Amino acid sequence: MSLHLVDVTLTYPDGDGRLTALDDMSLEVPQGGLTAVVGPSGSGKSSLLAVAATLVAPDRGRVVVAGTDTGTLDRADRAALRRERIGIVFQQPNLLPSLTAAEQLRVMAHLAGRGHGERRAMELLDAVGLADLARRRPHQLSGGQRQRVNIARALMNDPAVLLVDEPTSALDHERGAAVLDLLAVLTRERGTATVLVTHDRAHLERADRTVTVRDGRLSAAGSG
Ligand SMILES: Nc1ncnc2c1ncn2[C@@H]1O[C@H](COP(=O)(O)OP(=O)(O)OP(=O)(O)O)[C@@H](O)[C@H]1O
Repeated sequence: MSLHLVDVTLTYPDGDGRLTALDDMSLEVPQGGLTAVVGPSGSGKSSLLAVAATLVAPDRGRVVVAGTDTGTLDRADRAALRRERIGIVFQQPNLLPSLTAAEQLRVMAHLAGRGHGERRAMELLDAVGLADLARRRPHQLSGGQRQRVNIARALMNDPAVLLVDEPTSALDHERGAAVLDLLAVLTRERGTATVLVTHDRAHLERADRTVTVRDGRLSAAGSG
């Protein structure tokens, strides 16, 4: 089990009190499987991703990534775990404008102290169908291509956990579907425990499992 949330509660300050964003939530995300998370606006989906990414510490409960209870780590070790074991794909690719596609990926290897990563960057760009565009900069790529670079970048350090937030919100239906197909294939091939937050019900058929968040609780689970 690469990602395991155990009895996680997360609250935010809210006036004089606290707002409960995640309410005693537990979730196991198996390796090599795509778990889709759906739910109404404000139900806690982004909070779930933020906690799983170790960007926000829960008030209570445990977040276990690749066998490590992240609550036991100090700040530096948690940052290292995030860099090396967790891949994050946000809605907007946030690529660096001056770098080529290959360089966007190689920066990740560099940050993790893994050398130049030249071969791996090319292998991943090939896996996402962009081998021929490795030397292009973001403005020379389409929205769908930029999102593919984003996904390849998230996989650069061979993460155990892949966290994906609305990856197709900036794409038309066809390009969005292609990105989802790619995520499903990469999840299986690379054995990541993938969590996909989505508003688009059409994406659910590609998921191995769908869970619904309502008021910070998981209210349903089933097969995709
Ligand atoms: N930084 C914050 N400070 C205070 N309250 C927050 C913060 N972030 C989220 N919330 C609140 O926590 C609850 C859960 O929000 P969250 O963003 O996780 O929901 P969501 O399901 O991702 O929503 P959406 O689909 O609109 O992105 C909401 O009531 C939201 O207003």
